[in-house]
Amino acid sequence: MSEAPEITSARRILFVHAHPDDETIGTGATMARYAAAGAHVTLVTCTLGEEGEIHVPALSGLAANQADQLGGYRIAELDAACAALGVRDHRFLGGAGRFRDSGMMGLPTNDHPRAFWRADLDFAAGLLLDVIREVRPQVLVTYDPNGFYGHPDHIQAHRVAMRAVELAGEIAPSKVYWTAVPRRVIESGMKAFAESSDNPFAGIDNADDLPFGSPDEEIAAEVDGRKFAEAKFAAVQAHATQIPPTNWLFTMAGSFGGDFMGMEYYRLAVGEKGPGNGPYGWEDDLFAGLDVPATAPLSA
Ligand SMILES: CC(=O)N[C@H]1[C@@H](O[C@@H]2[C@H](O)[C@H](O)[C@@H](O)[C@H](O)[C@H]2O)O[C@H](CO)[C@@H](O)[C@@H]1O
Ligand SMILES: [Zn+2]
Repeated sequence: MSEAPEITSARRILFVHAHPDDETIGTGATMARYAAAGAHVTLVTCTLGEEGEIHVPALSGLAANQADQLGGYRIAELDAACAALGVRDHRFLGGAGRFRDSGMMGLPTNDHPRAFWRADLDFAAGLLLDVIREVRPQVLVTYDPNGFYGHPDHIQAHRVAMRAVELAGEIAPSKVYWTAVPRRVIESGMKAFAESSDNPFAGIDNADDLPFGSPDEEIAAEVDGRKFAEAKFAAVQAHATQIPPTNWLFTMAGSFGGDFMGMEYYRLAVGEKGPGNGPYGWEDDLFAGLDVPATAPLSA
């Protein structure tokens, strides 16, 4: 992790994620696209991911119930993923190690004294507000109230981000988005893998049975990052302890390539939807409707 770079771009976008790997899985192509376009992309990750699984056998001793070093190792994985995405401004909320990965909902790890799930909301939101004051992003991206799939750290990241936006007042971002997947994207994946032995949707009969997925009409933006699908794939590979080659992400990437890895979707939680396309007027740019020139330097 290096010092945050000087802010010289007119366009500034802030991503708030729970663990190292979420930035890539949910928003990697979007981050790479805006970084390549010269926007200032800031990533805030709320925990180090200490309670994660370890899919690299040689590193199994780093597990939380053994050497408890996985969090430190995932800092390096995240650095490599950010490098692949072209993201230079990456921070941990309150500094590396401030909040600990809470583990899956209902586990005793939720009660760890530093578990992010237990963090005081206004205190944690105040730490994120410090970043908002410094960066002054026009756009913020985080999860929906369910944390996209119900993980306590994702739910808490949503709550902290939305509270920070509330506390920010006049310097709050003009637009706040929540990550999303259109249900029809899930359904097309289910159809494609129905006969596959590698079916990531095995045992799931209906897209509605998944803890995520939104009706098309609830989607506000479809960001086409297919030119950055390879960068996202490299960033996925950087998170090797979390995402093994057998993971559904690789299965989907192998079958759909950039059409899957490069297309990312968002719901608009705060602000006005800008000009869009298609039957639901989906934006293709998260800055749509904002008077912030795409490549103008900060001084403009
Ligand atoms: C994408 C994400 O949020 N990953 C989290 C999540 O990981 C899950 C966890 O290890 C669970 O035990 C597995 O069955 C599941 O497949 C994983 O996605 O939770 C971890 C612990 O909080 C977290 O470290 C990881 O980043
Ligand atoms: Zn996560």
